[in-house]
Amino acid sequence: MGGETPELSAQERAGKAFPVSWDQFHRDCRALTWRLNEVGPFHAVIAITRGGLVPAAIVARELGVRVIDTVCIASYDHTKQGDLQVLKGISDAAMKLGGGTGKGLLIVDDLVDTGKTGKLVREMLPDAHFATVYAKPKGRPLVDTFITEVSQDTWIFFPWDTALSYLPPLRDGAA
Ligand SMILES: O=P(O)(O)OC[C@H]1O[C@H](OP(=O)(O)OP(=O)(O)O)[C@H](O)[C@@H]1O
Ligand SMILES: O=c1[nH]c(=O)c2nc[nH]c2[nH]1
Ligand SMILES: [Mg+2]
Repeated sequence: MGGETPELSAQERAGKAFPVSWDQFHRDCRALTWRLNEVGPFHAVIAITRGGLVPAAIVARELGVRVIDTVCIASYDHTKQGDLQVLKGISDAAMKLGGGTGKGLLIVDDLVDTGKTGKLVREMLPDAHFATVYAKPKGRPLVDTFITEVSQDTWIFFPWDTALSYLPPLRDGAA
């Protein structure tokens, strides 16, 4: 398609990279739990899949919560954000535990970026507590508790999306 400029992905627009190792992610999830421990107790954890599954497991383990539900939402196809699709809603059992409004429930996701995903889940559970490990400025007002803020033009690389690989030396042009 000669001459056309290809549309930049969200990752390309972001420009800066923030790679997170498993160790770092585990530490950040534990730090998040320290904060959440002051806010709870919670009847259940609601993980926003898929990115919320790993932090939800770590947070639930640390808080001693054994009821975990999912709300399954897809928006980014790799790095391009499309329309939000709710592939699975919150279960009736979890809804009941939260009295229909989410009171006493803890929603967990890996990050908020534009805040679109978080906004949708907040509408489903207006009284729930919403926690993410990382937050970008646009999504930050939606989150009750988070650990690290990164700039809007940063792309976070999670350990489950990456692998160790060779990096050429700086003087050979590595970023
Ligand atoms: O604040 P937003 O701009 O809505 O972006 C944040 C959401 O995007 C990512 O999920 P994604 O849709 O890529 O799906 P995944 O969790 O299955 O990777 C991330 O895990 C958040 O859920
Ligand atoms: O892996 C990811 N890193 C990000 O920074 C991001 N923002 C939205 N969705 C994302 N996924
Ligand atoms: Mg997600």
